[in-house]
Amino acid sequence: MSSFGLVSAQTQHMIGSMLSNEEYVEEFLGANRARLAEWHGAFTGGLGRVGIRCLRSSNAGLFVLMDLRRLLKEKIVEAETALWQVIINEVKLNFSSGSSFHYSESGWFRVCFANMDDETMEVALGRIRAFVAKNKEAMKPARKLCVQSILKLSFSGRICDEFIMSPRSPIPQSPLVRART
Ligand SMILES: C[S@@+](CC[C@H](N)C(=O)[O-])C[C@H]1O[C@@H](n2cnc3c(N)ncnc32)[C@H](O)[C@@H]1O
Repeated sequence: MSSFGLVSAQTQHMIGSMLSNEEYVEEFLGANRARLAEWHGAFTGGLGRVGIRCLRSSNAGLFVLMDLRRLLKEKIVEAETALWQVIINEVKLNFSSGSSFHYSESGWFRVCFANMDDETMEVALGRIRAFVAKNKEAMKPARKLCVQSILKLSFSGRICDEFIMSPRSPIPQSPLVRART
């Protein structure tokens, strides 16, 4: 809510009242959890149908880590950044490249599925489908692809805050793109 400005006193008061109502909060959290699970299933299912897998070792959260390693020309950060630029400029989807979170392996992209409504998700999946169709050869299943074992996150305490609070993008500002067509 505070992305673009300070939250007004009236809004803070209203949210405060809502959060003081335990019955409401419990109901809200339950509904929210169920909707997140539903969106996660719909999004990862849609990706799965076009041969894109996501890291499966988490069981909660707002994001998935999408495996686009096969679309890299080389397994290096520069190739990941080049792919990220194609995705944002041509496919018009705002994913975050793994290198901006210090992932140790190139080719992983973080996608937020929590803030998409059904229509937006359909549009996003449609664009991904079209993109994959254009890159059919690269997306052919590899003989043996191990999605789970290779990714390793490592960061020191010093960069922990930066890692969590301020994902560093390869370009200074990611445009906020809302999928429409
Ligand atoms: C860091 S932003 C993601 C921005 C951008 N789309 C990205 O992928 O980098 C996280 C989004 O998740 C939404 N969000 C946070 N908690 C949520 C929750 N419990 N349920 C649904 N959406 C939530 C926020 O409103 C925000 O839009």
